[in-house]
Parts: sequence; C-alpha cells; structure tokens
Amino acid sequence: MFAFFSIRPRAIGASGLLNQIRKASSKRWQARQQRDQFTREAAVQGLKSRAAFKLLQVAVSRTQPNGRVLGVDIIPAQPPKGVSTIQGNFLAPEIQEYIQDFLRNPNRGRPRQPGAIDDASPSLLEPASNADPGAAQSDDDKTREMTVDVVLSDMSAPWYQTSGFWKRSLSNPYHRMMNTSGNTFRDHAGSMDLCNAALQFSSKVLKAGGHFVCKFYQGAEDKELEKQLKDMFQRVHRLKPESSRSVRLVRVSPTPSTVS
Ligand SMILES: C[S@@+](CC[C@H](N)C(=O)[O-])C[C@H]1O[C@@H](n2cnc3c(N)ncnc32)[C@H](O)[C@@H]1O
Repeated sequence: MFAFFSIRPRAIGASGLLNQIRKASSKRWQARQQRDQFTREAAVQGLKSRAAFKLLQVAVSRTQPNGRVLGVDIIPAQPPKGVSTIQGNFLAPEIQEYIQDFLRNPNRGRPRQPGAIDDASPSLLEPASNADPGAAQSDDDKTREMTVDVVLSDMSAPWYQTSGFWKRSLSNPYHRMMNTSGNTFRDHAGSMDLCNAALQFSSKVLKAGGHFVCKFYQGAEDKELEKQLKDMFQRVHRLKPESSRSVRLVRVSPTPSTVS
C-alpha cells in the first residue's frame, strides 16, 4: 500500500522555520563533505563521487589495459569511461542469463577494432541453431564459463524515489534512490538476499583463484552467509572500510578454492 503525505505549514512562521532547518541540514552536509578525506581525494582525482572509491572507476584503473568491467544496476547509471553497464534487476534469472551471455562473448565490452567481425554474436539473419537450449551443460562447458576474476557487489535495496523525476538525460539520470529504509531488520534482510544472489552467481562465473566482495548490513543472517563463504573460499575477511560512514561491513574473500 502506498500513502501520500503532504506537509503544509500552518503559519507563515512555520514555513520560515522549515527553510531554516533545510539550510542548517544542508550546511551540515556540506561541512561533512569538506571534512571527508575520501570526498576530497575523489575530487582531486576527478572521480564522480566518494562512492567511486569503492567501485567502478577503481575497477577500471585496476584492470587496464586488457580487462573488462561490467556494471549492473536496477536504476539508470552513467558508466565511467571503459565500463559496460546493464540496467536490470540482478535478482531476475533472465538478467543473470543476459550477463552470462555478455561474459561468454570475449569481444563484448572491448573497443571495436576497425573491420573486425564479431564471430561470437549470434547472427540476426540466420535461423537459430538446432541445438536444444534445454540440453544439459557438460562440466567442461561450465568450467569454460568461469572466466571472471572478481565479483563485487555493493547492491543495496533501493528505496522509493522521491525527487528528481524531471531529469531525463542519460548523462545526468534522476537522483539516486535512498539505499536504506532506516529499518535495521529490513535493510539487513534485503542485503542478505542481494549478497546470496551475487554469491550464487559467482559460483557460475568466478574462475579458480578469483575473488568475491560484497557489502551487507549486519544482522542475524550474516553468520550463515559467512559459513557459505568459508565453504567456497580459502580465506574470508570481514571488515568495515575506512571510507564507509555507516555501519555496513564488507566481506572480502581472496584466493578461493575451486568454485564448483
Ligand atoms: C550503494 S548503491 C551503489 C552505487 C554504485 N555502486 C555507485 O558507485 O554509484 C547500491 C545500488 O544497488 C542497486 N541495486 C539494488 N538492488 C538491485 C538489484 N536487485 N539489481 C540491481 N541493482 C540493484 C541500487 O539501485 C543502487 O544503485
């Protein structure tokens, strides 16, 4: 159920008070941004925001010159140069299948060479092959699909969009939705679903020796996630990065055993 509320100031004085509160909160936000070492550093390095410290732009710089970086988000996001993006719900099986298709094709996400023919893409002109799409994949086929070095998830359930609907350009998409509801249990449960989906997906695409990183909100179910990680990977680290302001934690697991 959705409910709409509007707050109408009862007297002119109340409107002034609201403005003052807004200004004070905006000043506090600005002061905190200026103090924040990671925001300052991001500005110096020309990165999009402090979030970039955790994510895509860093991924691009670490994987140059031959790597590929694919970002997935349910809301429109302008990718940094050198990143491919898919807009879709990662929890939907068809989106995960689409991502796997992308990964299977070694030419996707790379600069096109003049005159090169993309052999790995299915032709739109020729009839589809007679191969039974439901045929079971052999173990060899599955292993060949495990080509990814790092799966990194900082997904957190988007909250309702409340402003910015008028922005319609791709380079400046509408405001990001809030990423926490303020309800600790709800944030935790939502983040566990997203981490579990990312982990399950990793078991299909991560190569032996690959890494899995995910962000989650602490709670009752995270022990179970940690147990699963320990079954799949040789080392599991749990930490709260310095650049994170909130109580969220990140679990990092380098040097995994073979994921099957
Ligand atoms: C903390 S933000 C990450 C922002 C982004 N990494 C960046 O650097 O700007 C969490 C993101 O997870 C996305 N998200 C949440 N649930 C998702 C889902 N089911 N599928 C895809 N993306 C999702 C949200 O839309 C949001 O942009």
